[in-house]
Amino acid sequence: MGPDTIHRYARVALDLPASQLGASWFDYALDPQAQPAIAPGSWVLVPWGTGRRVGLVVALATHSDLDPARIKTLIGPLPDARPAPEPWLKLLRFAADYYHRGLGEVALPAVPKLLRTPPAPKARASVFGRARARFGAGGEAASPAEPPEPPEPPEPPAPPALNPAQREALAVLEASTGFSVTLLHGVTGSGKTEVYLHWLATVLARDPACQVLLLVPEIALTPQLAAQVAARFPAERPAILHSDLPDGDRAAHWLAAAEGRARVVIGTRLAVLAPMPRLAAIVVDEEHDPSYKQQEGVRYSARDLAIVAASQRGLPVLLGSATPSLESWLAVRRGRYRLARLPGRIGDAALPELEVLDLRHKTLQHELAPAAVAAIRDTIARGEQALVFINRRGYAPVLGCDQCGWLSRCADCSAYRVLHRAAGAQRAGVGASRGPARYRLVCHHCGGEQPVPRACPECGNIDLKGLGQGTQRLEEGLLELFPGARIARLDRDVASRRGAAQKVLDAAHAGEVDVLVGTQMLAKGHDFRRLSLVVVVDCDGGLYAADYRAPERLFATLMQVSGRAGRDARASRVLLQTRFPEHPLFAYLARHDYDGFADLQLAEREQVGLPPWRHQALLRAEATTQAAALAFLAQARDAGQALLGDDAAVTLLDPVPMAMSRLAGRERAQLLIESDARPPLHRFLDAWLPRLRELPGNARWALDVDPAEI
Ligand SMILES: Nc1ncnc2c1ncn2[C@@H]1O[C@H](COP(=O)(O)OP(=O)(O)OP(=O)(O)O)[C@@H](O)[C@H]1O
Ligand SMILES: [Zn+2]
Repeated sequence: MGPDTIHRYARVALDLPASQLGASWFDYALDPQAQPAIAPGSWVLVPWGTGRRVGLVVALATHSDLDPARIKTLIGPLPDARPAPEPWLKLLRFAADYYHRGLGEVALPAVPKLLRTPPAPKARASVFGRARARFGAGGEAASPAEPPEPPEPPEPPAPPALNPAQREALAVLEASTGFSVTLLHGVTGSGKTEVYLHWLATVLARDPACQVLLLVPEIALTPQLAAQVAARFPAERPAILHSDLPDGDRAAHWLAAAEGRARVVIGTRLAVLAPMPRLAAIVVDEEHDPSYKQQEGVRYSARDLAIVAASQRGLPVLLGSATPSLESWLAVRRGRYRLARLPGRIGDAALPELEVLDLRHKTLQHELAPAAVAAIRDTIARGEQALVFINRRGYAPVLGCDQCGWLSRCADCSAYRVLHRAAGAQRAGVGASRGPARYRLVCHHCGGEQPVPRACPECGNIDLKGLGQGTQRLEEGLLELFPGARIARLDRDVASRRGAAQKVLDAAHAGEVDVLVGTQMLAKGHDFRRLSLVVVVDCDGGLYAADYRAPERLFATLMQVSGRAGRDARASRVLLQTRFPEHPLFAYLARHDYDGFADLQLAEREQVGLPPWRHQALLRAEATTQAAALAFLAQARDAGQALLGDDAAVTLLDPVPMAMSRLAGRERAQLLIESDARPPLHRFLDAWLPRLRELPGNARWALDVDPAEI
């Protein structure tokens, strides 16, 4: 029995796709000398192929099922790394189980690249040492990569006195001990951020060592919040976590969070997977936002994992939104979440007046109805700001030939390539000559690019036309309509240059912009003070879409973008352009009636058995032909049906091509799995996945639990 107490093997999680390998860790032999230093949570170096990898020890074992001859010896601990905190490992285990992935697949992508790259054998200084010095030493504050703070911090240094609704919300939060979920449902501009800050102040004051986590849906929202936090908690240097930081900053900030040195951590969805040893409270701002769901690799929901982390650690979590997700709304109705409400805007500000502009039988200018053009003109004349919202970036969504009907389809996707004005090209101005070299066709799905053809590839017609409007073309159109007006655009193309998005936002806050044109990036969270008009160019995309969540998404987006108007007590208007003015969604929107809309949606979904009433998982498959993808899924369904027998707790639907059936040259199909409850669904998935690995054919597949897009 003696040797039994000696752990000869370490089970090491690596960043490898476990679902296809069928293994979620790899056994390595331990050198007995190294043993005391290595325990679950240790970061280690292991041999892999001809190189080395960084892994996370998840357990020690006395024996391995592998052939001893094939087991390699662990190289040793990762120099200078401190062990991962146990509560984090617990969250990783949950996520790996729940999303049916390997622990390493969950854990390692969450670690900054610099820290999970094996150091060169002769490296002098450790990256950990450098990262530690960089955060906290203050040396990095001057780094040009650090997002600059807005020139006028939106917060005065002394916190404003809370209004009665805010005080009540705070009381609900402060009354909670241990695990609780509170949904803060506050209309746009109702001062939710102020409630977060007051609450976090009390949490931070209670325990000088504790940490708090603030999640935001969008990278562009982190600088604004960081500036507010810095103004409110001058002693705290917030750690910022998102995917657009330079590697050195990312390592420094992540390590400060992971080692408990940063007490306030602000980040996008990936921040929920940062190890925070002394976490005491979590805020999820705009909790309904679809970008909390990761759409590749391990498809986790950061909002859901935030709640799991809170429940595992016995902490309170606050979900804030003007348009809560239906999942959260139902949880409130069932008494699982508490509800705090901020029903009105701060101060004297009223919610904007919403008007639906019927586009039918109207002569449009650059896709703007006459009333919209007039409203923008008046707004500029009053010295106020207008926001023109359009959810399509680029110049025009498609290039077409009106002689033969040719359209710029992507060769590799079931989508059109979008006409883009090349970066750096001068604005052409409508009617100005536009040489083809200044434009490109770009697929927004696979990234495929090509020059604009000089003539129609089908019929030789040289007069190809961009059809419809994108942000670039609308910007041009606005310049033409309002010469002399200061017009600024913000979309992902602008934001792809580091610091560029912040520059536009700063200019808008400083009053140097008359008309903002942009996408989603402008819709969320920003507190523009002089903005009194919002025009939504096209509401119709989501009205009759196939995805059952489309109306919920559209309602949230329209409410968010409307919410940018009139935040400082000016009378404000929102103009919604549509060809379906009678759609019921607009009536709820015009009354600012989230409750009514949410209740209606919930009732409809209950009737047809959709989430949040039922639970779903989606098996996606891709292959070189649609037939092969569907055939794989048909086999998968048969194997699943055989496991289920006449157990009706889980339903397998028919395999179907995905809405976007072709992506980057691969054909894609999906199989939906539904259940009234989670436990039978997950029991089924556990039994099913090993069978899937044995199926013949060379389809690639992946499971998506709680899919956000169908
Ligand atoms: N109690 C208060 N007294 C005075 N001003 C306040 C108070 N609370 C918040 N404010 C200010 O009101 C404005 C709107 O608040 P905030 O941005 O927090 O709203 P919000 O609910 O988060 O809005 P949205 O959901 O649209 O992002 C901010 O400028 C904020 O500083
Ligand atoms: Zn494509």
